[in-house]
Amino acid sequence: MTVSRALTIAGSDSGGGAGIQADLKTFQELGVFGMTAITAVTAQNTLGVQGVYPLTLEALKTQIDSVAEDLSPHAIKTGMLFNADMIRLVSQQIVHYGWENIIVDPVMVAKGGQSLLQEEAVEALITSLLPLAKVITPNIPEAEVLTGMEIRTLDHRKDAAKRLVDLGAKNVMVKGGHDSTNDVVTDLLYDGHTFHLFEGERKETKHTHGTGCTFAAAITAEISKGNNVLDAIQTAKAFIQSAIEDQLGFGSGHGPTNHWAFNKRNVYR
Ligand SMILES: Nc1ncnc2c1ncn2[C@@H]1O[C@H](COP(=O)(O)OP(=O)(O)O)[C@@H](O)[C@H]1O
Ligand SMILES: Cc1ncc(COP(=O)(O)O)c(N)n1
Repeated sequence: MTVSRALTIAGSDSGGGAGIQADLKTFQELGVFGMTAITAVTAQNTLGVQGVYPLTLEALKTQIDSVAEDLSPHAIKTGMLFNADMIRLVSQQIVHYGWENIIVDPVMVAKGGQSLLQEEAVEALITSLLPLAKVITPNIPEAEVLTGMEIRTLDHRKDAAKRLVDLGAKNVMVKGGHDSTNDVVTDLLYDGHTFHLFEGERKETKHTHGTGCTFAAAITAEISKGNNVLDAIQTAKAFIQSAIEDQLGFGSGHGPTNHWAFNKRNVYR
């Protein structure tokens, strides 16, 4: 039996709810062997980001090479990439190793509002990394930055998704967590031909630290197993819904989600 393996290229979150930590927990819960290449170490808790310490380009490149040359990941997720040089390096490595199952979570700001990507890096994200993405998973503010358009309605999101496909992404998932006008949260996928909606009940909670990371990591895990994009998102949506609903209640700010809730439900249902 082949064990599915996934690599996450992202930042470390000392608080354990987002970034590398969320990705590894999600991979593990979905039965996938997780590997990492760390871009930056952040000092973070539920109240905010107290420090960002980027690694050198050499440190990032060597981690990716070490994984690539011996462990052959079946899918790769990118999260916090911090600056343009790191984005270009990661893009070159993806091309060099011929990797195709690339899930890009275009992380820009933390839930508390602190920047996790330098402003001038957005151009590199659009030109170097986006065309390599099998799936890109912007939230509404990120889709606005990537397209330069204002997004107020579902139709706006559809236009944004089309523009991102025109820029080279194969599948665009514009998440709906930031649209609080409805008690249903709707995530929108555009595969270049058809729009697909994924709905879940909106939970009134401030404990949403790491939801984007966790959702994209679950998509990555499922794609690493050979599942198609639609099936992978279906499972990821159920995973994040459980993780948000089964609150842990840690910290006095934006707390983490519960990464084991999905399996707990499946076991005890
Ligand atoms: N309050 C909520 N209730 C239920 N699902 C949510 C809630 N907030 C976010 N989600 C889901 O979590 C995932 C991440 O969404 P979003 O908040 O848009 O992204 P990000 O964490 O990148 O800002 C999406 O699947 C979204 O539908
Ligand atoms: C290291 C790191 N990466 C990503 C996020 C974004 O988190 P979210 O998933 O809540 O947008 C974060 N807060 N920290």
